[in-house]
Amino acid sequence: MAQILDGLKISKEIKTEIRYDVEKIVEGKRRPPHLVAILVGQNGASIAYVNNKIKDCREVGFKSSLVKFPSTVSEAELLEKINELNLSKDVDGFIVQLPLPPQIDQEKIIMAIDPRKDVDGFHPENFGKMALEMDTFLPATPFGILTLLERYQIDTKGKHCVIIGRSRIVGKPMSILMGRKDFPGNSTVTLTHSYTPHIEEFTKNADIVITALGDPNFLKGDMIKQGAIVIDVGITRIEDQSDKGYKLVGDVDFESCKEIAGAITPVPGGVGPMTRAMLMKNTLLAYKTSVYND
Ligand SMILES: Nc1nc2c(c(=O)[nH]1)N[C@@H](CN(C=O)c1ccc(C(=O)N[C@@H](CCC(=O)O)C(=O)O)cc1)CN2
Repeated sequence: MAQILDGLKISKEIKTEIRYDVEKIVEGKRRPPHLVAILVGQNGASIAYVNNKIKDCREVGFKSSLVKFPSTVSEAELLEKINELNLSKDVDGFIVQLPLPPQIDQEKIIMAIDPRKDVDGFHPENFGKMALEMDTFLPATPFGILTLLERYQIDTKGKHCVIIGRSRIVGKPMSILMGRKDFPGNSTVTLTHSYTPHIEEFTKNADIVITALGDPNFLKGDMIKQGAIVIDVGITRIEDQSDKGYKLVGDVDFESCKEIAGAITPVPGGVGPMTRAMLMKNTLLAYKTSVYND
């Protein structure tokens, strides 16, 4: 039976550490860090994620603001708001919740964010710094996975890590970070995607499997090797008869994989809460490195 990598528990520990830091800042008569979240449209999952980020800010003692736009917002309106936030001395970091509606060019929006306030770590300047192992904001989900591996002291050096999915916010940065020279890292990385034939031939040989494809229960127990570390990034809402009206299902078939894996993340309560905790960490870093806070 696999060890459960409890992201919810570790995320609470991290938020307590951040809260402690913020208390020291405020005791020193300085303003707390300020995170702004931009939410476009009415996507149920995005609304829930953003509300949880605002709740996290409250928990760690940050100031937070939520800016809402209808799904019909124009690119120009969004760019105007981003420009305003870039210039605001009162804002340390901000995020634009993804996905965005089709009339908005996501790349244009990300490019418009001042890299010093890009606490999602999505701007190409920050992505490049990450790849070159320079100090910068790491994208929250990969950063959360690294932190989880670190806190559970999982050895990644020289291991074969297979990543499924090459998205700009998870798979691609994760593949770079796992191969970097720091800990956790130093893995040999295979990045698989929708055109990879016979993915199970890769996953069966992997010491670490990271799934980020959004295909419920895709990874079965017979696709992994004994003792593998299994990290599930996928979160799909599946409608059911519960009060909420849906349940959350990961990319990993937890029941069959837990019998074979050495360690495994649950959904919910695994990578998701770690993503949110890392956003708080990045915001604190933005505050500490801000030119307006010396
Ligand atoms: N601007 C961004 N947009 C998106 C990001 C991101 O990092 N920045 N990542 C994902 C969504 N995401 C963060 O925004 C995210 C997903 C899931 C969770 C989470 O806490 N999941 C919980 C379950 C929550 C629920 O009840 O639905 C869990 O897994 O336990 C946090 C953040 C896409 N967009």
